[in-house]
Amino acid sequence: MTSLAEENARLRKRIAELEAQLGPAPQSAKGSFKKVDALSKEEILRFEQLKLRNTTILVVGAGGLGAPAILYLGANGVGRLGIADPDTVAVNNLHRQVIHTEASTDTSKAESAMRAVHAIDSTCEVVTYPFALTSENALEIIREYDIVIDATDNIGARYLLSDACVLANKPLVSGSALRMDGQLTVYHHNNGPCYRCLHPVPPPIDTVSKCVESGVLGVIPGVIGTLQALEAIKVAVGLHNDDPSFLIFSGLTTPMFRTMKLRGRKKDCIACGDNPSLTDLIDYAEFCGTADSDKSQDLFLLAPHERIKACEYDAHVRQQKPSLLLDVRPPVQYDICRLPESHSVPIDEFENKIMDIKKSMSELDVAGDQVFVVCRLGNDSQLAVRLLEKHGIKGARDLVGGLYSWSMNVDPSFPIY
Ligand SMILES: Nc1ncnc2c1ncn2[C@@H]1O[C@H](COP(=O)(O)OP(=O)(O)OP(=O)(O)O)[C@@H](O)[C@H]1O
Ligand SMILES: [Zn+2]
Repeated sequence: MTSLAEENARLRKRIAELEAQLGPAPQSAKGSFKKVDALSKEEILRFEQLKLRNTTILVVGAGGLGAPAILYLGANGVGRLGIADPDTVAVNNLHRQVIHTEASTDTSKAESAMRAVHAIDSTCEVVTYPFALTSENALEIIREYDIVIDATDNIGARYLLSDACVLANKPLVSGSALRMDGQLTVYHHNNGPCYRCLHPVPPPIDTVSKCVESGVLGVIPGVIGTLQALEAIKVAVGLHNDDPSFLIFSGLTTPMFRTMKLRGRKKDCIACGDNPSLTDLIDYAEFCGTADSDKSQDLFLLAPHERIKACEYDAHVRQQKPSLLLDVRPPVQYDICRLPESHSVPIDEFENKIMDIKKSMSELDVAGDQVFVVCRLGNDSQLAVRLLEKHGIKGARDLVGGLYSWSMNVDPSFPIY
């Protein structure tokens, strides 16, 4: 017979073995709860991801700014991503609209952007709008989203999206990029201003610079578009609580970023003020004095008879008729590629060079109607024809569609950029 002490010892050993098999005893839920002052990093990540997953974001424009914004938002698990763009992909878009590929040339930018997002995350819900947001459809579409990103390239769209976001009460993450510079602002958020608070009236049409004419280095919209995605994510997860500000980026200065504090919403703003008079969307092309996209924002200064098509100019030169061709692009572009026999007279210095132009005309023995002007796309060249006229050189014509049209219609080996 075992003694009581031996039996006790055997039972303790057995209990220890069984406890070891079970692992540590669960503590009561009540006892384990501890209040925390802050979430752990992992918890923050998880909760923020959850908030982002529950957020819907609309990106208007799938070009230079939209490309990185869409890629990052798609890759970061936003709940639903709307992509609006009426345009199709062109080869000369690819250097800055990095969401598109050669294979998507001539297809819808919105659809091409969706394919790129799905290549990263096939589960991301993407809704495409392969048409422009206009006064007719913008409110209805914007109401479906929590946050809107303005990645368009024209002043009419800026007012349209700002007004629509005020009316639908959505924050608007607005970006722009031109040449080596960019800007970024979050409008209509945390009692901050709307676009109209800062710009009650649009700038005169001839001061509105466009990417196509002024050019933009591909990386610049890349920087701003990426920051737009960041700002949208911060708004989505509740980390965008700073005072309203305006970020200015310049690729050429040190430091590259500067921030200006903005005043809050203007009490007398017609859109977001205390007594708004703007209660519906308006005709923005008329309001801004522009067409609603920079493709159709050609200045159309000249009548058709004051212009010449690329193929007509080609025929003129082939007949060896006397002519003087002025190329008004910046010298850096002229150095890269130019038409034979062209003379570089950059538009910025054009009026200072009138005497030189007159001298060349007399040397070559050409009359006013044998002077031709070319630029990249046919906007600055129209301006130059007007300046020639102002200085007494009548009958000059510019090449419709510029060197782009030359490449498309006359000489496919001429580089498009
Ligand atoms: N109202 C609008 N709704 C939706 N998309 C718009 C609207 N206005 C402009 N966009 C789009 O915004 C994008 C802006 O892209 P970006 O600034 O890179 O210029 P782009 O027009 O593609 O350049 P390029 O004229 O050289 O082809 C364009 O794809 C344009 O179609
Ligand atoms: Zn306002």
